[in-house]
Amino acid sequence: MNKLAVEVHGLRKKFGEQIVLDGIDLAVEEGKIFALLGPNGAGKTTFINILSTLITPDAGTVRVSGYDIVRNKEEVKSSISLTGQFAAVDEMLTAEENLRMMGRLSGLSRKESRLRADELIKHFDLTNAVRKRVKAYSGGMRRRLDLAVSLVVHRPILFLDEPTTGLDTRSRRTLWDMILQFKAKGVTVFLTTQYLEEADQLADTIAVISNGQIVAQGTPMEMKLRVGNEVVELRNEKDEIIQEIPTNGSIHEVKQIIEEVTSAMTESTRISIRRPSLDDVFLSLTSEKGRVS
Ligand SMILES: Nc1ncnc2c1ncn2[C@@H]1O[C@H](COP(=O)(O)OP(=O)(O)OP(=O)(O)O)[C@@H](O)[C@H]1O
Repeated sequence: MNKLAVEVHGLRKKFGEQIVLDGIDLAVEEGKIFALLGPNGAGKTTFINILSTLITPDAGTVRVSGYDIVRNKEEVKSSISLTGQFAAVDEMLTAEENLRMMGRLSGLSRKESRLRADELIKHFDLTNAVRKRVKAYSGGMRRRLDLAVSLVVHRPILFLDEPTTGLDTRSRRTLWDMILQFKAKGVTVFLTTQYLEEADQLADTIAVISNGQIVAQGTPMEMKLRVGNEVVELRNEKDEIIQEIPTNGSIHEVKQIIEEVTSAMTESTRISIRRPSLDDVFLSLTSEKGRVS
């Protein structure tokens, strides 16, 4: 196993009487993409705010890049980049000015800041807006700039809180590509999302959080297998399911199933093989009675 970028034991956090994180344990290996998946209000932002030292936990230990988030705050902060749901940019400046300023504040030279700003403006499709003040931006442009600002400096760990919420499909794909490029450079990415497809496309490991607890954890494939194997579906001419037969999905087994059922079927019977989707997993894990937050 690689070194751990994030290590969490027994993490708890309450706001007043409300228990938001209720004993979380998890580990993220260096260089991997980890997705924390959960419905609204499940505690994802609270979790990421604790990992990035913005909030102090009530109990448990959390190490980021090997540093304790309570005792070694400064070391943690210099190991991470954070994109929150509402990142801070100066509304009176243009995208270019914001990006260059962030570069200078983070210790890049004037030239490096300019080059980095140009690169991010291109990547995030902000070229047309480059000389407009941020206060005149649309929601989507603003969101892309927020992300670009948090990516000015390369750090070993990147925290992204719902990075693609509010983005159109094209910007979302651009961001996914960038996240994969970060991974290729050895960066660890810890993201939260409500989008199953996003977790499925990007993550090496997914953890589902519900009611303040991690209710399942594994690779996207392991998560799908939790809800069972593939299913052979037989439908009649009205597209109604007439039979569902579980299978391991191998050609051999599917052929055997077809041979067994063929004689009982009519000319109009249709066959399809369905994989369990992450939607099936998510719903089965978060809709258990009393667990939905
Ligand atoms: N500072 C705070 N004071 C009181 N309650 C809070 C505070 N921050 C979060 N909460 C509550 O904690 C719960 C979890 O919130 P959190 O923002 O962590 O969830 P989330 O999974 O990120 O949801 P979303 O996807 O809606 O952002 C919510 O019920 C929220 O109202």
